[in-house]
Amino acid sequence: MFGALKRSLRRHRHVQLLSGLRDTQTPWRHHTQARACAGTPATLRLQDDCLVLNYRGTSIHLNYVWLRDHCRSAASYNSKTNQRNLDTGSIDLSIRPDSSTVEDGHLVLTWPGGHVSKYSLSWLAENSYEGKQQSTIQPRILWNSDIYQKANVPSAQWDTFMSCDDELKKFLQNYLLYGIAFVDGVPATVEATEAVTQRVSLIRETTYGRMWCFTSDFSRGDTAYSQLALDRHTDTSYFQEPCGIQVFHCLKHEGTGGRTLLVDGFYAAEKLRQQSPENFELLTRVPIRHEYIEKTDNHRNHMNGIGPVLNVYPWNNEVYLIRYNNYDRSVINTIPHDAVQRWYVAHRELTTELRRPENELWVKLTPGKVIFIDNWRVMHGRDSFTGLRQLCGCYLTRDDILSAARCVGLQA
Ligand SMILES: C[N+](C)(C)CCCC[C@H](N)C(=O)O
Ligand SMILES: O=C(O)CCC(=O)C(=O)O
Ligand SMILES: [Fe+2]
Repeated sequence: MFGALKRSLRRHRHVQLLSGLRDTQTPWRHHTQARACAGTPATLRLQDDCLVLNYRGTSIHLNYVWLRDHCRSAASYNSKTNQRNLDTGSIDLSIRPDSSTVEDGHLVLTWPGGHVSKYSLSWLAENSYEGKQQSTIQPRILWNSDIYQKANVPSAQWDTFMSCDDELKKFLQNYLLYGIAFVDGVPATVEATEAVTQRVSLIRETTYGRMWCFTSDFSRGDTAYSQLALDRHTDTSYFQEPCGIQVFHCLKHEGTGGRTLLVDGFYAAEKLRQQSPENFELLTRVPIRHEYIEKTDNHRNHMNGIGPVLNVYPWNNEVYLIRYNNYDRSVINTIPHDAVQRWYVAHRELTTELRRPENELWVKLTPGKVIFIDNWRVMHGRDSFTGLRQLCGCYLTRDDILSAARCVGLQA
């Protein structure tokens, strides 16, 4: 498992930076001052446009306005609430410190007017662009069916999960690494399913309700409420912010079929990035619309979400969200015809990766087994089925599960 984690981290370290962000540093200008302080490992150099701190083998370039803006003195920053007091709008954009030194592992700057700012060197190293630019925001293990099965990821157990923080932490770690996680032994009721979800995050109420229960009765204008097979997809792609997590619990199935299909979208996206960087890039730039239109006696909805299929962080190109739902994808009228052709080619290549049988993980959900799916990453689908099949579940907010993970010391 850790070999795979290392490989996945290495992959991200090689991720290309966007070219526009790259060349903001000019080589040494005239007027540089060397200020090495005896006994400290750090040296400073004041350039016209920034202060250069050489610390532990790295040249850290710090913009002067940024330095003033990130002053951690009590007047500038409230360390109880972790909020900025300083009005950034009041900083002179051509501000320069009157003096600068390194003392006791701190950079000390005195600004015109006399205000003193002190930054620990390790804080600067950790929070600077050079320190952060290529690091992975969220470490993960990309998987196909074989990788996931060989990893033998354990399910959490209902009793321990509800009472023991360590079990919760292990569950969250697995969820973050793989984008799916299971709790077993849950009573087959909506109430227990609700309780298990509230252990990790807040329920996101949508047009489908808070906790929902569904079966093949066409009570809503959507194929999910039928017995038909559903190809791999992400849900609520028609929201401006698609739901972060999908929870399913099969309370009853008296019939055949109805297995659940899971595919790691990030794995497929990385394959695409390796094979055709230009197609990958296109899918990160072309905005696509998804739509949910429902007009029944009881429900009227018209949702619209616009965004690219692959969403990447602009500073390190890490994929963080996939919108992929061919059922709910709406008319493409956001791009000219020649780009449309190229988009279809790129979309086909991603589809080919998503459809490789070796990337498909099939599981039969049974009463007691609750699955959490990262709806920004892992696609789900199902076999067609016969008989009475009843699922319950809910959507959860992404910010809150990530927050829960950070609060127990995980990187998320
Ligand atoms: C899960 N639940 C049955 C409540 C809703 C299903 C929503 C289905 C929709 N086509 C989508 O992909 O978003
Ligand atoms: O019936 C299922 O297993 C899943 C259906 C589905 O895709 C959904 O409800 O979002
Ligand atoms: Fe779905």
